[in-house]
Amino acid sequence: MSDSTPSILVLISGSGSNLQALIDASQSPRLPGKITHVISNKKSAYGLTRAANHSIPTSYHNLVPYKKQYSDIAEARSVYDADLAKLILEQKPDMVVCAGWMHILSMSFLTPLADANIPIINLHPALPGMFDGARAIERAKEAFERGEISGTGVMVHYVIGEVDRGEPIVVRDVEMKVGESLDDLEARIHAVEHEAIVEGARIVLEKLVKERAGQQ
Ligand SMILES: Nc1nc2c(c(=O)[nH]1)N[C@@H](CN(C=O)c1ccc(C(=O)N[C@@H](CCC(=O)O)C(=O)O)cc1)CN2
Ligand SMILES: NCC(=O)N[C@@H]1O[C@H](COP(=O)([O-])[O-])[C@@H](O)[C@H]1O
Repeated sequence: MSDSTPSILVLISGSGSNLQALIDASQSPRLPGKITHVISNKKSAYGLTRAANHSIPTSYHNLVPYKKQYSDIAEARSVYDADLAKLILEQKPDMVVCAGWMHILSMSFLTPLADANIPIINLHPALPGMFDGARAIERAKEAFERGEISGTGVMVHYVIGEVDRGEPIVVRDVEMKVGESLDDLEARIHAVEHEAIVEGARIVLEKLVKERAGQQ
């Protein structure tokens, strides 16, 4: 950790509204950390523009070249993940936040970061144990319309090998409304996400600071 402010590396794949929430919070007492690097696996991710607008260094790490080099997709992903870990370890962040990062990370990534004691957290637009994976909001709406659930939520959790099954750090319930459009539900969920991701990052940073103070 830097002498003064903990460093946060953010992984994105899209618009970056959650990244923006982290950037804004980092410029206030709400988040005692600095966003020091943003990595996207999609070149067109608007989150890269958001980072550049705040002079935050960015990298683009794409899977396609690996798929061309390795015929076996599992091997391509493993090498991709290992190279992503090397890229991040060069930056030596204090933590990594997956903010709309739409790539499942293998142990080729998770193990090197765990060995370096760098926690990884993820924002997921569902409650623990519900709708793991992609398209969680749509799937929750469909389940609500089938009468299978009465509400949904948002969580921030530690990232482990099993997708979206890491220990929850922040859990927020979101009411579901009969007849509400997907766009309106997504808008309400995004608003909750933007608060939850900042709270989750803050909790982890404060834990890190306490642990490292105790080691001194
Ligand atoms: N090992 C882990 N990796 C990731 C986790 C995790 O908990 N453990 N969280 C995800 C984020 N996420 C949900 O919160 C998620 C994102 C994407 C997918 C997925 O199916 N990805 C596909 C590609 C989809 C696409 O390109 O649109 C894939 O990786 O093949 C599932 C869950 C981040 N990673
Ligand atoms: N499984 C992960 C997942 O679905 N993440 C979702 O991606 C979006 C990213 O938006 P953003 O790029 O504007 O932050 C968010 O809605 C987030 O819940």
